[in-house]
Amino acid sequence: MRRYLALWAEMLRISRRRAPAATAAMFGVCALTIAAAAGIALSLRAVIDASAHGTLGTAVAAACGAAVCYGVTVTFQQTIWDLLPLLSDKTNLELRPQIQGWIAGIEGLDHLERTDFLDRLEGARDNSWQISISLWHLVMAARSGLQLGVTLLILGTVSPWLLFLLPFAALPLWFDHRGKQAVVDTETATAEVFRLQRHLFQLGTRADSGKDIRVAGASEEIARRQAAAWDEAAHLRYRARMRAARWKFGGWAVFACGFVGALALVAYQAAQGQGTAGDVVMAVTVASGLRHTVQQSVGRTASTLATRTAIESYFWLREYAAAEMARTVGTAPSPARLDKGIAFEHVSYRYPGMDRLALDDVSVRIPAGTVVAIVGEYGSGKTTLVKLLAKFYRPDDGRITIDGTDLADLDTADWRSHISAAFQDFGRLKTIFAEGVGLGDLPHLTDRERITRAVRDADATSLVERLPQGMDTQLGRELGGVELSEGQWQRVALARAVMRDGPLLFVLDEPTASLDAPSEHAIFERQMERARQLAEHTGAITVVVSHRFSTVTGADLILVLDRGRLVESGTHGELSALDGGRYADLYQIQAAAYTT
Ligand SMILES: Nc1ncnc2c1ncn2[C@@H]1O[C@H](COP(=O)(O)OP(=O)(O)OP(=O)(O)O)[C@@H](O)[C@H]1O
Repeated sequence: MRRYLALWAEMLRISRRRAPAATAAMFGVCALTIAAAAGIALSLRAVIDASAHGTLGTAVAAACGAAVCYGVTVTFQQTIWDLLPLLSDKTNLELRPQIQGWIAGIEGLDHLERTDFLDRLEGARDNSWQISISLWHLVMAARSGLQLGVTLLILGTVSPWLLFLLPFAALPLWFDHRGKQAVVDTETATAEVFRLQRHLFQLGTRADSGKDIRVAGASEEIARRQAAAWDEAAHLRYRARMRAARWKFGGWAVFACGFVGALALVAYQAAQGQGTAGDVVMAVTVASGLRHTVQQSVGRTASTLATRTAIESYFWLREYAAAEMARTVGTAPSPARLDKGIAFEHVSYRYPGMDRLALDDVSVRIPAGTVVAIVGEYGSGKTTLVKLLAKFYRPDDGRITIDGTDLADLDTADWRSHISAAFQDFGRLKTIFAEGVGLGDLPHLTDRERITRAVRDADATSLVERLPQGMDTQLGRELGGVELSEGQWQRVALARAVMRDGPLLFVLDEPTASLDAPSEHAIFERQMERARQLAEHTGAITVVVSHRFSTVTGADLILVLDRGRLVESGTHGELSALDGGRYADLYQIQAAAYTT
């Protein structure tokens, strides 16, 4: 509970800092509407009693008071709902960057890839608005609670028996709940049929799937099935809603009985001289709103509790990020150039929750200035090896050294600033083209000369020439820009990857998977040239991951992975000569496929 209170207090501080007037207005309006609701009832009683006693002045003054209170209630009730999203947006302005900072600040990738973490991560990331609005749900719950207290107090002054109206006001909520639950249960039970009809609807109405359906002449059959599924789901849902309406009606009937009883009691008291006509009017006014007030109190409390999952995810992420950052021990600077190279010493790694090792006891020395190719079948561990080099994961066993220093001891941000990398699952940055490339080297974000060179190195010059505003073209159709093909996006990612000058490690993890064979060949030629220049300049190591063996024959060292184990290593000539070797076999298979 203390964590929750601390979080709400922090959100209140943010709100007061970012929107002091609106925050004060929110609390002021809440207090004012509670007082105004009580004011209406008390003023009405005064009007009736003063009229009965013939004190006209008091009656007029009380009537004016009632009118003012009513005006305040009507006006400011709406203000509360206008302020609510505004204030929660203001809090979110700090909360969202905080969450984003934690997610981005964690060195590894576990939090983004482990399924048991993902739910909580998404809970915090995608529902930050729920966290920021929870404070205001709490304030609303407190306001409704206070309002309920004032209502009961007023009723109690007329007669303590009137307090028995509370259960009559609360019971219908349970009736309501039963009805709503019936609707939710039916929606859950029919969710599959409902999804099916939606899927069939999209299948029959969208351009991408519509073409082959039309050619097959199956449109009518799809429409018939969609209508049947829709009928089935809609019929059951209609029946559930009717049931809910009956429960609701039953609830109102219970409240009506209590209300009639309460009125009869107050009227009886007045007739006996134990109360005034004003008491009767006041009791009617307050009691008629009681059910709504109880509903508000319960509803707001439920809304506050409903944000619990998002808040728990937020706490989890905060603690996880803090623990991960505390675990980050590497502080050593990266070398300015590589002399000895990179060594894997009995490196093993298993993804959390997986049975088998993704890398199994890998040992290899990669001399400085070499181009090393990693080959192997799907899932053999190629990308994992590269990810370990980028410090996305830490080896479970063994170690990786960079010029003799354990990679774990290197400052991660500093080491990454010495890497250039193009990954197979590249980012599509929907921004101005030049920026999408320049972001590969932040200090040179606007350096057009450098960007032009990177574009040329990624063989993307003709792509830029075809863009309506060249380098200044906005990318991404949903942002009013130009949409690129998969291969074109990959060229942008590659250009981004070659922005950095003088990296120590240059990673090309299937950087041409979306390109045609001639483009791939041209890009590899260019990148190999770049790799040689980097090798001379900083002793950089270039790591190429590829499925197409023909692209890696020129590498200085080829590593062959099989189910996480390093099974062969050597040059193309050495490995091809190995009779019955894995590389030789796979190379032969691929070569045969291209020549037949
Ligand atoms: N995030 C992850 N969580 C769990 N297991 C993973 C994850 N990423 C990869 N793996 C598993 O680890 C093994 C090695 O995967 P990796 O991506 O390194 O192979 P790869 O050789 O690069 O494959 P591909 O050629 O398909 O890119 C595979 O069995 C894969 O299923």
